[in-house]
Amino acid sequence: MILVVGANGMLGHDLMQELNGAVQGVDLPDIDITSFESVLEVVERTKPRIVVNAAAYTDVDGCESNSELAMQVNGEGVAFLAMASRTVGAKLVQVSTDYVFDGGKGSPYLEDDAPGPLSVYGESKLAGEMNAKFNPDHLIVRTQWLYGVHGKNFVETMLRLAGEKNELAVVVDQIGSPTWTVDLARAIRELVEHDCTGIYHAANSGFCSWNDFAGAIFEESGLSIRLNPLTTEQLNRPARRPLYSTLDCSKLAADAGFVPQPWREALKQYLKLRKG
Ligand SMILES: NC(=O)C1=CN([C@@H]2O[C@H](COP(=O)(O)OP(=O)(O)OC[C@H]3O[C@@H](n4cnc5c(N)ncnc54)[C@H](OP(=O)(O)O)[C@@H]3O)[C@@H](O)[C@H]2O)C=CC1
Ligand SMILES: Cc1cn([C@H]2C[C@H](O)[C@@H](COP(=O)(O)OP(=O)(O)O[C@H]3O[C@@H](C)C(=O)[C@@H](O)[C@H]3O)O2)c(=O)[nH]c1=O
Repeated sequence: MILVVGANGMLGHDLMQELNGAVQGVDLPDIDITSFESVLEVVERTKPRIVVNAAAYTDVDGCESNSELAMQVNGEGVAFLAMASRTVGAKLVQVSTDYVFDGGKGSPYLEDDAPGPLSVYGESKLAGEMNAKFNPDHLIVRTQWLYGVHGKNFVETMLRLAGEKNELAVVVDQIGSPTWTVDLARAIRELVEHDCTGIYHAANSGFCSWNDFAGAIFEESGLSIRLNPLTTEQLNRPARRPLYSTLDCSKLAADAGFVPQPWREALKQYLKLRKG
């Protein structure tokens, strides 16, 4: 049995659909990963073969003012999951982020590039990666710019704002790969089925700026809205974000035979699906 922790979240929902075989989901309040007692109780009772952790504190700006909670959920919580999964002989799959990098490399990041988080969120997720290693049988999957039908995300924000405003300003100087949670869930399924361990990058292929992504969302939805350029400096959000954080996913292709589709194709499928 595969236990998905954080099953009510955006990725968690799609993992429940996409993973093969027996899958069980758990989330707050039935598990609180900041409590070792809670984690151990659930893991010992359910005795999974694999634990996939999709639970996290994902409010990037919120993490800046709640750094203790960020470290508890994204850092310490993973240590508890690693220890508990190890106790029952299960593998731990931990989901991580491009925000562990500083964005200064200028070409796609490889799995063994040096991390250098710029934000509390990034630091806490890096702590989570390190803590996952308390279980020697671990798989860390770094991804980025997620959107999916079961959570708050940039696509939904843009569609909502398009209904409220005539023009929008979106950053042009942050580059990455928008990734559909369904494609990520499929990548995780393949990695698990190929018994991969260690760190892997998984994101839809190609890259763009958030501004390009917003433009594509409006174009594919047939919406006309004036889209203005903005720099990260002008935006002035509480958390610093990497300027270039595209992930090189060739290890995923080589070891699990999975090549995620281009981001724009994924976006089209998502928009079609959400319309019902
Ligand atoms: N969203 C993105 O763009 C990206 C996300 N990631 C990573 O992917 C993973 C999934 O992200 P996403 O689906 O967006 O996350 P969501 O925020 O949609 O879901 C996270 C889930 O974890 C639950 N949770 C929070 N705290 C705890 C806790 N203490 N114990 C148990 N469950 C808890 C949340 O419950 P509740 O809602 O009740 O708080 C929620 O159901 C995370 O590891 C994230 O860091 C990586 C790159 C990009
Ligand atoms: C709503 C809005 C956002 N932006 C900018 C802010 C930010 O730089 C970028 C995206 O905004 P968001 O708040 O959706 O993005 P953000 O929360 O930074 O997204 C990140 O989430 C975490 C969980 C991750 O792990 C990352 O991979 C990444 O997906 O767009 C604008 O420029 N204009 C706008 O109107």
